[in-house]
Amino acid sequence: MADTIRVGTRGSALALAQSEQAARALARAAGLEFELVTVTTHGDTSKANLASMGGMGVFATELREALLGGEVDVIVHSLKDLPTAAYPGLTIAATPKRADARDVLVARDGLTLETLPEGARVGTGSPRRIAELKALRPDLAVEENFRGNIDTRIGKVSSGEVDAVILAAAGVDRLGKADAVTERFALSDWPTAPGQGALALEVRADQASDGTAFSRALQKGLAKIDHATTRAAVRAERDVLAGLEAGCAAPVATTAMVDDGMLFLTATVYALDGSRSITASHAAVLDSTSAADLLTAAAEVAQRTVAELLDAGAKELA
Ligand SMILES: NCc1[nH]cc(CCC(=O)O)c1CC(=O)O
Repeated sequence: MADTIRVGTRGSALALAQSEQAARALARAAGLEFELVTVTTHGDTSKANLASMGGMGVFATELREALLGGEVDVIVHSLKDLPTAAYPGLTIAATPKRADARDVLVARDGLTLETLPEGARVGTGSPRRIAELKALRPDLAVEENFRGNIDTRIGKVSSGEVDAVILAAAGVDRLGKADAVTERFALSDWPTAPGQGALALEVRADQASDGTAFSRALQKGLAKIDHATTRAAVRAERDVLAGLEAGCAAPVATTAMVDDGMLFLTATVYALDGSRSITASHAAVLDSTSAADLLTAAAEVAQRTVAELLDAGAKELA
């Protein structure tokens, strides 16, 4: 049916919840219907350690192949799981307004990072979260081999397997699990992953020019749900990641935002054991709030930030 947008998604509860939300907004903006098409990815079925599978990119590749193969018209990613390199033949056509970019603690008995007792077991497999935890609370016992979807991880607190877990606020909120949260970390104390909380809608690059009424409506819908300041903020954050990727194996946290005519970016690189970190913070006055000026400022601010981090020895931190 040419008036139905086929939206490709991973099959986890979180992916389905966020894809449905994005698909609904897109369909309304485009004046079309939508259906969700679940694509099972290797990252969903394997119990192996993520790093050993080549990182979070495993989640994206099979979705992208389904898009290139014409099985679906658009795919929805969590932007923080998407490698920074562009994928041949595809383009990110929309980044809707970002959700809460913070990390949260889900702990037994209402505990917070400050009140967790010495030696408490905290589950997280993310190198960034491990480094941040070790920096702030070196006395805690970090369970580093910790995976599973959000429900599973929260369940390990209820069952007493761990005392606490650290999760993305956006994921917990989208699944309606905000009641389990015992603390939301301030981004200034606990910055998070590049792109966290944001979604990316990807389409085939040649669809924009194929001229059919369906493609024109789809393009119009994508442009309508794109959020210019989100796009600029995640561009700045992901440019830092890309700029460091070449020469830095250490975990990276970034926070960018557009506020009152300025674009701000702060980035921190951590030693894996949390013993050291390097932070750089830069900003630009925006010439206008046009999408083009926002993206130019984002790229320029990221470039200055990367240069400062590398100058300060970020390459030697891992
Ligand atoms: N690492 C997995 C992942 N990828 C995206 C989210 C949800 C938050 C988001 O969209 O950024 C999560 C869960 C988490 O980190 O706790």
